[in-house]
Amino acid sequence: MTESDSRSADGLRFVSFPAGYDAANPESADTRTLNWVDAVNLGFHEERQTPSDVAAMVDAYQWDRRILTGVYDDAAPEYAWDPAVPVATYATMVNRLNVGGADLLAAHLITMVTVRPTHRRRGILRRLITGDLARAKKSGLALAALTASEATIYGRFGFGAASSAATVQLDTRGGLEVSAPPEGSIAVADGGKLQALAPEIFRAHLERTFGALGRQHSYALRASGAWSDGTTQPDKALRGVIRYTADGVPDGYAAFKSLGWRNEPHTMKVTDLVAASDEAYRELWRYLGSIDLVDRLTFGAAPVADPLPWMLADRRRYKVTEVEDVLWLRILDTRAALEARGYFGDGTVSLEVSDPLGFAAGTWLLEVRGGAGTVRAIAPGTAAQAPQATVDISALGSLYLGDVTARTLAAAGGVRGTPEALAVLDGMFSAGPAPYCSTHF
Ligand SMILES: CC(=O)SCCNC(=O)CCNC(=O)[C@H](O)C(C)(C)COP(=O)(O)OP(=O)(O)OC[C@H]1O[C@@H](n2cnc3c(N)ncnc32)[C@H](O)[C@@H]1OP(=O)(O)O
Repeated sequence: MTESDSRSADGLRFVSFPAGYDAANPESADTRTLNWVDAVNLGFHEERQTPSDVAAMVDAYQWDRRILTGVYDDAAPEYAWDPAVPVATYATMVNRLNVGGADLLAAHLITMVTVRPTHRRRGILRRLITGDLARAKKSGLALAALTASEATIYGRFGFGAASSAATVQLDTRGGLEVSAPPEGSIAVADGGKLQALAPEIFRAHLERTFGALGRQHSYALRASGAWSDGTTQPDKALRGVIRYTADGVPDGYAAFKSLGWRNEPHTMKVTDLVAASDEAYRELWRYLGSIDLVDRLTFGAAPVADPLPWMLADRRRYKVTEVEDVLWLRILDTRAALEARGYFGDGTVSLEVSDPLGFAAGTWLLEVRGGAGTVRAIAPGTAAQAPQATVDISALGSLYLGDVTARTLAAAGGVRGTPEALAVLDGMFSAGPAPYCSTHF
């Protein structure tokens, strides 16, 4: 779907369209896109943007193949904001998730959800998301995903928190000692060239990292300093480095900026760090920890199971200051999602899935052999010989990448099952590497 327009019983118009340029002035976004972005900025308490700023976003949105939806209320009173500015916004795109299987799995991504305070709590989000999830399922997508502004909103629509990332802080006074010997080399990046290289390095990271999600176009622009965080203007403070293997192949990069001399202790904020090998990860941190006149490094997207403290001569220089959920998953097609996943242990389990929206409900027999799963729909009660568990759909979203164990979810009440079933589920889903997703959208 690229364009659609429908009116609901309460007179609201729901319109979906791709971001576009003004036909008469390609330096500017078209009015519909400008108004849509204006509404998003209102919803997230951001500053207004100029037409040329938004034009730069159009390019990125087209690259992402985003579909924007606006909800319009033509019944605006006199003196009110132009009714051409939507009272609610919603955007979607598709990107690929590493679920440990033979192929990356296409996921339906939902973002930029806002409803104007004057129009809240009358079911606009519910109408947007239930219709959208139904269309995504119909188009053959097995999973939907989002990153949530609040943890209380999306469980009711079947999403479960599926992976987390850490904000970390490193004391680098006197330099950071890394135990392993150095390998390969590091060079300061040319910003323009890093913009072209970053997606390639990220693709290699995505292929090897369980739980990683493909990135939208803006990541490379921000990694290179062409865009700053939150604007389409250059970030003059941003610096980058590239790591090369001993054969001279680039396999990692880091982007970072000083928070300035007035900031005590002198802090370098790492804004992005992508490694396509363990060696690249070590060498990028070795470099960052060696920069003179810096007393502290911070990074807001570190893996929770981070090798970094384990590679330091002094692990107490590493502190986790926050851990927060990143990816929320909503399974739309139980069989397709479970068959796409790669598993860490073999076994058989019968799963009864409840789903208030009906997309993924049923009773399924999951058999894993050699790490690959096959799923069969079965009538409830017919697989009594297999260990049995019952999950609600948001718990299945949380279980999917194994970030939380079935035993923990059982203790929390989201999964019910025999001890044997919980043990089989944990052997299959959670016995491997923890998922790591550094993509926010
Ligand atoms: C993926 C992303 O983009 S995350 C960003 C989400 N957006 C924001 O945080 C911006 C500020 N907030 C908003 O714009 C709005 O409050 C929204 C989008 C969160 C909700 O929009 P609304 O149209 O008011 O939601 P709607 O009326 O459809 O409510 C649906 C259900 O969610 C509940 N709900 C809505 N917002 C919240 C919330 N912030 N916290 C808890 N529950 C909520 C409602 O009570 C309702 O529950 P029910 O149907 O079980 O009775």
